[in-house]
Amino acid sequence: MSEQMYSNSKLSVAILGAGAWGASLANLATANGHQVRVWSRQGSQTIQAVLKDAQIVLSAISMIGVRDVASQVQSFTLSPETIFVTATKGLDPQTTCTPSQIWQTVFPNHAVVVLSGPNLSKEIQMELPAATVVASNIPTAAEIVQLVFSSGRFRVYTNPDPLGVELGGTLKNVIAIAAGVCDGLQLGTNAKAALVTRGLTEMVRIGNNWGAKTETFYGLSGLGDLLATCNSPLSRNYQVGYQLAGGKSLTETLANLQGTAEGVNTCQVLMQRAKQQNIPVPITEQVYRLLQGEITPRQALDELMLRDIKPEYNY
Ligand SMILES: NC(=O)C1=CN([C@@H]2O[C@H](COP(=O)(O)OP(=O)(O)OC[C@H]3O[C@@H](n4cnc5c(N)ncnc54)[C@H](O)[C@@H]3O)[C@@H](O)[C@H]2O)C=CC1
Ligand SMILES: O=C(CO)COP(=O)(O)O
Repeated sequence: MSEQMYSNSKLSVAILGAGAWGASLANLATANGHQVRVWSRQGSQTIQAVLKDAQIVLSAISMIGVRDVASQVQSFTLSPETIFVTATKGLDPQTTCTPSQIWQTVFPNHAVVVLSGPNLSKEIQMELPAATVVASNIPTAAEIVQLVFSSGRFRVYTNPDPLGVELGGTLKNVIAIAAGVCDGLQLGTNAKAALVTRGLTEMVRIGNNWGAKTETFYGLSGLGDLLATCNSPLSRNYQVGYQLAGGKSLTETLANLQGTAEGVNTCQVLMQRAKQQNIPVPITEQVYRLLQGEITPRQALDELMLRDIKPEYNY
């Protein structure tokens, strides 16, 4: 399959998940003239009907449903050329696998592309300009997906490091919870800058241990997404931290939240992996203890500020 073959053609795109993100991506592909069908568990169309003749299958399912939906898809016949795209930002609690690793395991002979970037869905629904990244080990697959979504209001870059792109979007959710706490406690701009910068260092450290490339974390899917989510009340993860800082319990906060805050689950999985691999994750650890109800937001702050003093980098 070549990019040229696809450049002018209108593709058949199946979108799995009709939440905030699935609906936004469906609108972008529809606006580019592609034939888009959307499946959700609450919808009227069957998954089989939505998958029929699909050239692209994009999953925007919350992490909790990815494994189950991937195995549902496996029971239908797809063309070997069908490209899978994953837009989920989370980690599997059982295996610590990323969503693309799950899709690739279930469909070992298909191209899998990760789509991730600073993409607050409410802004995209308002047709504000945004950029994102599509990453794959198979460059032509990423280029085809780039063509499907690119427009004057959605600029899509390709990238050859799917793991780094996926981890950027996933790990920043934990830091966004901490950023919400920081703003909720009114700790000021200096504190926020320190948190976000040290958060990025933590993301790079975890990513390197996982096998991702450092540079990827300084791009749109890493730093870009970190900045978007740590600075916007539109981010559900940020909102979780902000409300915890205001004294609400996690249960109360999640009950009133619109949509999924993946950082809550990601933080648990990340702590498990960090312990197994012996990776220092001070910010993630304080977010974890806060989410567990073991400490207050103020205690989390003190714990971070009073850690042993050390060099900024171990060159
Ligand atoms: N909303 C946003 O701004 C963005 C969200 N994302 C990511 O996209 C993913 C989805 O996010 P949203 O659309 O915002 O969440 P949402 O809560 O609005 O929608 C989640 C979708 O997943 C489906 N789902 C959940 N559990 C399921 C299960 N067990 N089986 C089948 N389907 C299931 C829901 O029915 C719904 O269609 C998350 O991983 C999120 O981090 C990524 C970029 C932007
Ligand atoms: O990933 C996102 C923006 O890029 C969405 O962030 P939230 O899931 O925190 O709303």
